[in-house]
Amino acid sequence: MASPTTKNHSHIEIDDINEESQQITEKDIVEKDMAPLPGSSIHRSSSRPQLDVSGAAIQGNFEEKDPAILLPNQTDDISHLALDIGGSLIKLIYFSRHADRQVDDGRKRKVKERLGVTNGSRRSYPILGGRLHFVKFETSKINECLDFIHSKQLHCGGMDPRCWPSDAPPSENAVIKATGGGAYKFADLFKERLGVSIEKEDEMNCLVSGANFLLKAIRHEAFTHMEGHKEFVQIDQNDLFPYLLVNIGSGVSMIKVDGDGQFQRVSGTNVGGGTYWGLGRLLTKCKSFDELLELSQRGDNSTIDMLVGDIYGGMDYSKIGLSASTIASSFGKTISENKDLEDYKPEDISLSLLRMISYNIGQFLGNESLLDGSKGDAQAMFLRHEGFLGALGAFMSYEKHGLDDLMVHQLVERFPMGAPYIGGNVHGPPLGDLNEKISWMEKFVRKGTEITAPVPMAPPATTGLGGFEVPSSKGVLRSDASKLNVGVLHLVPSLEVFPLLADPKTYEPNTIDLSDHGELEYWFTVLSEHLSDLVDKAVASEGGTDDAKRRGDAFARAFSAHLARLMEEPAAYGKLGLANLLELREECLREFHFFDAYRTIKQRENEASLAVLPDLLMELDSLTEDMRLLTLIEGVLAANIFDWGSRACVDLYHKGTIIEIYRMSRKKMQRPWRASERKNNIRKVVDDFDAFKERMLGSGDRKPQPHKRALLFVDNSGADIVLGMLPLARELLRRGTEVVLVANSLPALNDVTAMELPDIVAEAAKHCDILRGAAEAGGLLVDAMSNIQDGYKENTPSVPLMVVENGCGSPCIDLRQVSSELAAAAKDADLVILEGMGRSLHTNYNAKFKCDALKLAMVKNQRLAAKLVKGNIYDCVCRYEPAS
Ligand SMILES: CC(C)(COP(=O)(O)O)[C@@H](O)C(=O)NCCC(=O)O
Ligand SMILES: [Mn+2]
Repeated sequence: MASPTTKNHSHIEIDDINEESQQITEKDIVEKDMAPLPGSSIHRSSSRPQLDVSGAAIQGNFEEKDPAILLPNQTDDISHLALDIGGSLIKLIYFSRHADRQVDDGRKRKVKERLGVTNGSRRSYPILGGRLHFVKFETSKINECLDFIHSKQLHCGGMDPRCWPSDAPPSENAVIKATGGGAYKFADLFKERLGVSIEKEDEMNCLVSGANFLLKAIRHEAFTHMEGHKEFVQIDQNDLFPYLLVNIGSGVSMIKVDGDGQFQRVSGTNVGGGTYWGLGRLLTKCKSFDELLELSQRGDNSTIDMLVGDIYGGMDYSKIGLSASTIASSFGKTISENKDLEDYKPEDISLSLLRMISYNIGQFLGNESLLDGSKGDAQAMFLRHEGFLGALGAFMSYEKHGLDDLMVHQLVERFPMGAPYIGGNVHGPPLGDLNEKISWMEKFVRKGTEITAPVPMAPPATTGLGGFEVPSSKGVLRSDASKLNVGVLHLVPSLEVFPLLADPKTYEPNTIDLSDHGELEYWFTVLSEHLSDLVDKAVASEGGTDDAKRRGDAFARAFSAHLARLMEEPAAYGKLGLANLLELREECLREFHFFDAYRTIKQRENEASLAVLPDLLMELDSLTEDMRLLTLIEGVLAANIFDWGSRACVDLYHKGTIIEIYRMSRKKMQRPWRASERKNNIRKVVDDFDAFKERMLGSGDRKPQPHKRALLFVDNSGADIVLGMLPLARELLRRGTEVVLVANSLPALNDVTAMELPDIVAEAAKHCDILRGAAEAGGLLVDAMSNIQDGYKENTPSVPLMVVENGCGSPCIDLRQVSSELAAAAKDADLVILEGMGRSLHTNYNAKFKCDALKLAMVKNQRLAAKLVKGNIYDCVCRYEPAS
């Protein structure tokens, strides 16, 4: 593949004309789930949307969940809707203000004070935290589009979801930005139906600014086709220009883009999507573009096209590199046959026509880019959001939308239910709440792999649910499986790149390459097999009620649907890694309101482990320094066995109590760390303990400086944190190293969260002076501190133990997108310890850091053990790499 940084790459943008008509159902109801910001005082007017956050302040009690944000200088509303109204499709982009479920607890405040986390440089945060939604309608169904806008009150221009739906009609001056011919054609209709004026934006301007935004802000926006599959291209944002933007609409335009707002149309051809549709309609009597395209998939063009083999008696013309199957002349075969139009199959005609036109465009582009001076190294790339460039550009044309400032690491694309069905012809008004969403799914989505054939639904009038039509394409959900899904773009201005990554540009979080089909199939099977257990846990965590069962069922359907979709088209949601799959599962649980499926299990295991902690600490304290360090590391590895995401481990839990399993696991530990039943010796030992020990304890008379600050990326609850990581933290603290426990922001499997840690630490501190002193110094024992006399506080040890959240809710971690508090904590850190399979094996196994790094995990999966360490399940990894 040519270097992604090659100049003059061509981005091919396929406009509405040659797209399938796509689904419109807006199923992302999440903004309704989010607690609105109470009490912010925003004067609503409807002139040009602007957002003035100067003087923004938290109003009221800081302790309160979701405190109100006061914008004293905000006089205008931020608009959140833009349209591209083409001849065949309407693309709509809207922004939903999204109040994060922020909990500004004591821990957070202390951490912010201590680490100096401010929002100062992020002028838009948290105001602009929100979501961009991408929706499509057929232009012929413009009324559905208007209903959609109306039902979501998108035309009212308010940024405050509390006011949606609003009874207040938009004021006379309300405007919506729109591009495309329909912006002219339907201006009166918008005024009449919604009371808003359309402000027309230049189409080409919009295309270019939309493309520039996508290429700069979305990591894997562009992809190429390589031997039948899609390969995502990482574009260097500093080396983006110039590029050629090819817009295939009714006709084709080629635009040379030299920068933001700098472009010129360099060429074009009148043979484009309109030609295919027009000729196709005349020749096949097809009624829609979709139908024509669908026909082509069943066609055989050799009945119509004259092939090289037809001329050369079935032979290749190898001398000039033409194979027998090369088209010598499109439609050429029809001259010599004495047949009429009716004698040819419409599907064959459609395919011949499609090939004729697409090859022609390809050839034209090839010639043009050659002429343009790229000397043949131009690379054709496609964009995931291909159809939305115009609408995005229109959105960008609002002043102060804040998108210009966003960087790749501040955007997260998510695929709520409905995402697997982009491409289907499901129409209707937005789903109001979770209940409606589940009802919709019960009608449309069958369990498991059958999901590609949805069950037609009764007419809306009889369901009371409103406007869902039967998918039109004869029971097939998508006529083109290789089409890509467009998710909801979450704008999270608080995310940052982990500052200790040695080289963020080359960093790849995932260890296993899922583009290997065997791997993909294996992990899909693992996740599918795990599903019923997970649903049981999730339903139980919500009290096992009928409502919980129904949500559990819907979750299972939704997640199976995602898996089936990704199996069919692994690139459907962008570049796919195991971390994405595991995160998708957690997101899917949250979507169906399972916020912590393993809550009870976590509590039970924490209690059991805390009960034996004093004995463990005593045992550790009786050991020599050398032995203690070894025992501590072994303790971490052994306790990592408590993993409710691993099939093998869960089976184990039936065989004994938590403490029995922990003891058994510790007893089996022997260096080099491996499973005791292993016979042959070909395994790759990943045991860098000696190097780590030397760095910690030195050798001979050399006593090394202790690390200044260690970041401990902790993993599971129970024994893992209590009997593994906390004792290790205690050792570091004892040696004078500040310790920051880095835990998940949101629950994932049985992982411990940053919210849960202070209580666990407080319990552990009851048995240990070192932990107590450090926790007090780190502000973790807020209640305990308030009881302590001031004089005593001054004498407490200064080495603190802190807790920060990592910014994610997954068993893995992508270090390109972490919380601002973690990024702040990292600034003074010189040791990173990553623990657990998700964080140190599935992801980050090959990550290089600017500081010392220790990766500790038990391999709780046979295939991974074989692949990574040529070993067996329950082998352990201790990988130590000094600062690079
Ligand atoms: C989900 C996990 C990464 C969690 O492991 P952890 O990070 O807690 O050590 C791991 O349990 C896993 O990869 N499970 C799937 C494989 C299996 O069931 O064998
Ligand atoms: Mn875990």
